[in-house]
Amino acid sequence: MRLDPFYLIVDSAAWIERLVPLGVKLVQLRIKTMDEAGLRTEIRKAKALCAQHQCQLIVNDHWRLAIEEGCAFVHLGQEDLQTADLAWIRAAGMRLGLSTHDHVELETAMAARPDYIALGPVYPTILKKMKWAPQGLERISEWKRRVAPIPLVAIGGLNPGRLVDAFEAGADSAAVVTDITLNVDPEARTREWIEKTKPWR
Ligand SMILES: Cc1ncc(COP(=O)(O)OP(=O)(O)O)c(N)n1
Ligand SMILES: Cc1nc(C(=O)O)sc1CCOP(=O)(O)O
Ligand SMILES: [Mg+2]
Repeated sequence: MRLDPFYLIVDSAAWIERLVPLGVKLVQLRIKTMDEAGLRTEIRKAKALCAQHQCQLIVNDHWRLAIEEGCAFVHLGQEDLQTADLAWIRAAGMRLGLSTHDHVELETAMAARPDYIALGPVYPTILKKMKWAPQGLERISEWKRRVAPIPLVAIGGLNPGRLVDAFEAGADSAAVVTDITLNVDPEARTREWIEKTKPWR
């Protein structure tokens, strides 16, 4: 499976409506606090928007709702994995991306036979508090050697100036939140990401 090299992560369907039409081909809906009815509405809207723009939607965390809403791809972390029903997810025909932050997590993730592995935080991130130090570029190369041919997603503190290093180290896709959502001009920054990731598309 191939992933687009630009992997946008946002926390609402409104962001998807705003940025996906610019040419984003891979987006994660990552909503951390919302009631079930609200989540369902957001997933439904995100799915419709992504279908309209031929963009691959990945739903973070909420795998039951994603299945119920007919989505095709979920992203889970190691804590999510402890309660997720992988057999059910697979039986529903869904693809699965998994987070990893250290060797033990990588072993656990590989055993689940995911469709991609994410490694983070490559650089310091301001989005959430993390117990892992920044992984650095050499860790990307090591992960690539360990996971290939499964695609590797780099995440954490990425920006256009860091992309070449991340891809040359072995990342197949670069995931981003705040460099775009907190940018003074998210649309212009999205276009910049699309342009800068072109050589790896
Ligand atoms: C592409 C990608 N990589 C890592 C994560 C983090 O997932 P997780 O560890 O479950 O943490 P939360 O995002 O759920 O807070 C991700 N969402 N996407
Ligand atoms: C959601 C998330 N997961 C990470 C991990 O390492 O698993 S880092 C991260 C935050 C990414 O946001 P930004 O691009 O703003 O740094
Ligand atoms: Mg999670």
